[in-house]
Amino acid sequence: MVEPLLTTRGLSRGFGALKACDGVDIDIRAGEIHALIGPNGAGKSTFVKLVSGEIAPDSGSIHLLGKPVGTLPMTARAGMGMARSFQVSALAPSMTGLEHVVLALLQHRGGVFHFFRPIARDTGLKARAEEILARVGMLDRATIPVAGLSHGERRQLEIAIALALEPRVLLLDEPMAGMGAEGSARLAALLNELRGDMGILLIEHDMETVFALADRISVMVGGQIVATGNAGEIRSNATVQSAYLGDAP
Ligand SMILES: Nc1ncnc2c1ncn2[C@@H]1O[C@H](COP(=O)(O)OP(=O)(O)OP(=O)(O)O)[C@@H](O)[C@H]1O
Repeated sequence: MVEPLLTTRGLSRGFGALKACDGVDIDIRAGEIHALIGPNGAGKSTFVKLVSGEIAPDSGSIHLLGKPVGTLPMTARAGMGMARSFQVSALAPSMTGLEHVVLALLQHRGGVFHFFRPIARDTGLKARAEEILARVGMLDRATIPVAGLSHGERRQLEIAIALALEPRVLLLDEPMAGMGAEGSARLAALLNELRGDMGILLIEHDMETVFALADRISVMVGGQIVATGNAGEIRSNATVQSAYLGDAP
């Protein structure tokens, strides 16, 4: 069997007496969208924070492309092939989308700034940044400062920045939150296309989107994974039905 891109085993983290993440085993395989669903407070965001390195686990392991990530910081994990859209949500209002993506490319390539040559005139970098912006449907908005972009466009830009890191594993914590129907549909189409190049962990509350997009779904309740399977298996799982799903599609 092909080794998963990302593996967690027994991943745990408490806050005081609360076990927010309690022995979580999840695999993200190449080419899959793996959705993580569960009620509010189930521990989904805590799991993403543990995997991305924003917070440290109390116990358990994380392997990325077969290598233990241990206590490596977020930047080192990014260098190993992990990107998280949420980690870059601090967009600079006065900078354009193009500038953000160029900077992310420079960061990824370990580039240095040439003070005597504006980076936007580096044609190779600019062309690559435009290619990425086109992929997320933002090329025609590339030169508008972030302050002038809609919420949905900012989320698209965050994904473009994540893609500049050429991730093998992409972690998306509620990427569709606050987006209108059109923006959500566009983003769903993008994720559908991206899965061919990477493994995607998707936290999403909209069950219609999850069941339409995900190859596999893990259900988290009270910090624990209570079921993992494809859409049909999750829909018909009795534990999931009673613990969370109710009569969702
Ligand atoms: N820094 C923290 N300090 C204390 N408790 C925390 C902290 N972060 C999360 N928690 C608690 O851990 C539990 C899991 O929270 P988490 O945000 O991971 O859930 P979630 O599944 O992402 O929820 P939601 O769907 O509402 O975003 C919650 O009870 C939350 O209050």
